[in-house]
Amino acid sequence: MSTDELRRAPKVLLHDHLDGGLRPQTVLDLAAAVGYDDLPATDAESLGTWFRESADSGSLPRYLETFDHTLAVMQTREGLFRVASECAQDLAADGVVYAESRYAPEQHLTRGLTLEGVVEAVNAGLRDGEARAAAAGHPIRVTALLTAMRHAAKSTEIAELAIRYRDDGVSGFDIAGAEAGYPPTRHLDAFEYLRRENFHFTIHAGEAFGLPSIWEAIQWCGADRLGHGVRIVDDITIDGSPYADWVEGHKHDADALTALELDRVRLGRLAAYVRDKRIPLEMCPSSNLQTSAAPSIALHPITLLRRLRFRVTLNTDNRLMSGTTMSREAELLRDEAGWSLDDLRWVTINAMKSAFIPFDERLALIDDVIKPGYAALSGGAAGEGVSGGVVSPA
Ligand SMILES: O=c1[nH]cnc2c1ncn2[C@@H]1O[C@H](CO)[C@@H](O)[C@H]1O
Ligand SMILES: [Zn+2]
Repeated sequence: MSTDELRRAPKVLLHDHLDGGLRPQTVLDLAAAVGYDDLPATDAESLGTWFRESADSGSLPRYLETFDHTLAVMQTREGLFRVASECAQDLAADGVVYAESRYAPEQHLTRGLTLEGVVEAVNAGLRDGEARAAAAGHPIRVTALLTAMRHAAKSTEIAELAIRYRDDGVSGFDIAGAEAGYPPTRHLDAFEYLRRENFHFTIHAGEAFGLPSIWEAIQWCGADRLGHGVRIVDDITIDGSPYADWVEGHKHDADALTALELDRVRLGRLAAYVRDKRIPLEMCPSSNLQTSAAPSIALHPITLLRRLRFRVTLNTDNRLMSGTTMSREAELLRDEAGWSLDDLRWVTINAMKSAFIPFDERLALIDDVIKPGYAALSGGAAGEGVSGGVVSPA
């Protein structure tokens, strides 16, 4: 698959932080407009580099410190509107046809906005971005997920806010922030409330902390999807050894994962449950390298989990901090892990099936946009396994 095909291929993005996806120039413009003068650089190129390099810290808490600067310029209606509009436009230009954009309303209150004011500014910006993208020939639909910060105590309030806007642009709920020391069960009241309301939520789990976090997110909290979930490989063995040990021994073998015979792989009870129940994993390869949740693109668990047919999806997490796009993530997997257009099509359909909008709307996007889009790219034969990739044609 050529880089141009990757860009044109319809893509679906379930895990993208609104406050992690600003254009560097927009950070500069908005900082000037509100008089924020603590930015670490004065031109767009150096600022973009600063975000990428600072986020390369190897630890999630330090990675998260970079958000102080984006949050500082997202405290007004104008700032939120512009960031949301540009988010929709940038994703559409990259070939994304459906996206869920998440942010934590509680982090946007320092200049007098109310929680409702924040949600309405973002919604208006997303609608503006969708209209502009459609006019530019790249239709996209974007819904919002409201995030509560796991170290804070506002999750019930944010869950109620999400319910208030469930028919107005908000499709789900999430918790994010530092994982170690803040188990998802701290927010059980919020999750129980959302379940009583028949609403949808995902939980960042299994990124900086392992299996207990994933287990709690699913079995105690009832998460519909897992944000990252990469550490599910801690419950997978190869020839009887933990996945991590096997990876350690294959660090220099770029083809190790694609060549691995799957009958050497065993799933533990939790990994089997996640696969059996088709629990979607929102995987973000570049972000995971930056926080040390995965060793390399070649050995990122996404390729093994895709081969084992977990409900894997491909995502960007924070485009600014990782200097990435959906096409870029796909390109990395093509170059370093042997992915094909057929693999990209498969994760795209997985993501669309796992989205938080109603079933009939998901189906319409799959049948009317995604399948025809891939068929056009591969001369009508997409889906027949023609292009090989990490799962051999069946
Ligand atoms: O990969 C991640 N793991 C955990 N939390 C994250 C990640 N990326 C961003 N945020 C957190 O989510 C907030 C709302 O969007 C961001 O402000 C950031 O603190
Ligand atoms: Zn995230």
